[in-house]
Amino acid sequence: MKLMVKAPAKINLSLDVLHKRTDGYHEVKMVMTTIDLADRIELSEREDGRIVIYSHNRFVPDDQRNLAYQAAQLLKKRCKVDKGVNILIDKQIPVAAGLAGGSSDAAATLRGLNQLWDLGLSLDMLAELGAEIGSDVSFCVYGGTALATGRGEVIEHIEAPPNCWVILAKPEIGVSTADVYRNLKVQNVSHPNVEGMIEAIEAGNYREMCKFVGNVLEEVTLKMHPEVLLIKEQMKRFGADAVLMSGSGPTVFGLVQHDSRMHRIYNGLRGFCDKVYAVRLIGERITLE
Ligand SMILES: C[C@](O)(CO)[C@H](O)COP(=O)(O)OP(=O)(O)OC[C@H]1O[C@@H](n2ccc(N)nc2=O)[C@H](O)[C@@H]1O
Ligand SMILES: Nc1ncnc2c1ncn2[C@@H]1O[C@H](COP(=O)(O)OP(=O)(O)OP(=O)(O)O)[C@@H](O)[C@H]1O
Repeated sequence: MKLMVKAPAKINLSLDVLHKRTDGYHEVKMVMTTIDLADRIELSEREDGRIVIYSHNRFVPDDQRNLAYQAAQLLKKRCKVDKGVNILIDKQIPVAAGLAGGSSDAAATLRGLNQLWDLGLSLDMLAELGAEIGSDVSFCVYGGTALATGRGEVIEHIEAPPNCWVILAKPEIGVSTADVYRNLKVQNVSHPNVEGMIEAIEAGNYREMCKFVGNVLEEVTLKMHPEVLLIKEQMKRFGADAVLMSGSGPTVFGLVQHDSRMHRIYNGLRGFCDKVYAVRLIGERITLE
């Protein structure tokens, strides 16, 4: 049997860090939402019990380091599954970009294998397992829009944001999330208004939502990679209503509502950046098949 699963990318509309925890992780408070840029994962059963990863992208590991591999391994162990799986990853989300590509592949693999291996687990159970793989995986199991707290794995669903275009621009660098958190000086950050962002979204107020975007990790990545600031400035100049770096970066996103403005920004940034996309917010949660 074969199964196709979509693994959408996320952006962080607001990202605050409260303090460093004793386990080495940081306590976060962030608003995340899924966007219409997705990897496609094809799962097919293997009778020999092995997990085999296929991908055409040279930056995607094809062994235990792959988060989709870890997802399959975890399910196999916890649910005592003898079967194996071929995992074909059609990579559309840029790698190490701050868009949770690997985490979403892991989440999609959990959802897909739950169906392929007929395990009968709920999304909540899959999200709990996902947290063992990475902090962003729990959110990616559900998708949609949520307030994420803890180290990112405590999820409270909120309304879908008002619809708009999201223009993504990624410079030709990858960023290590661990390095960015390590270089963050928590005591010096100016905290974004996460509650303001949630209220704006719940009220369906696009202008207010644009006003409240903020990410404490931005300053850290900007210091390491000044080209991210150039992209931010370009996006603002071309007329985006809000501009922010997603997650630990380096991808910058801009929000706009009008098609004409979206085209202007998209065309203005192409050629200037490694990768540019114009996609819609998805906002709605994923349901089990
Ligand atoms: C930047 C974000 O993508 C925003 O959504 C997430 O906070 C990071 O999520 P992620 O990539 O799934 O992170 P993980 O794979 O769990 O952790 C990678 C590394 O980032 C650091 N890390 C991550 C999450 C967190 N709340 N505090 C941390 O300090 C830790 O050093 C960890 O070793
Ligand atoms: N399925 C996968 N797809 C992409 N990268 C993966 C995958 N599995 C493991 N990796 C490894 O994870 C690293 C980070 O890649 P990923 O694209 O998930 O970063 P990211 O978008 O910045 O994540 P996040 O936003 O959750 O911090 C890559 O350099 C790669 O070595």
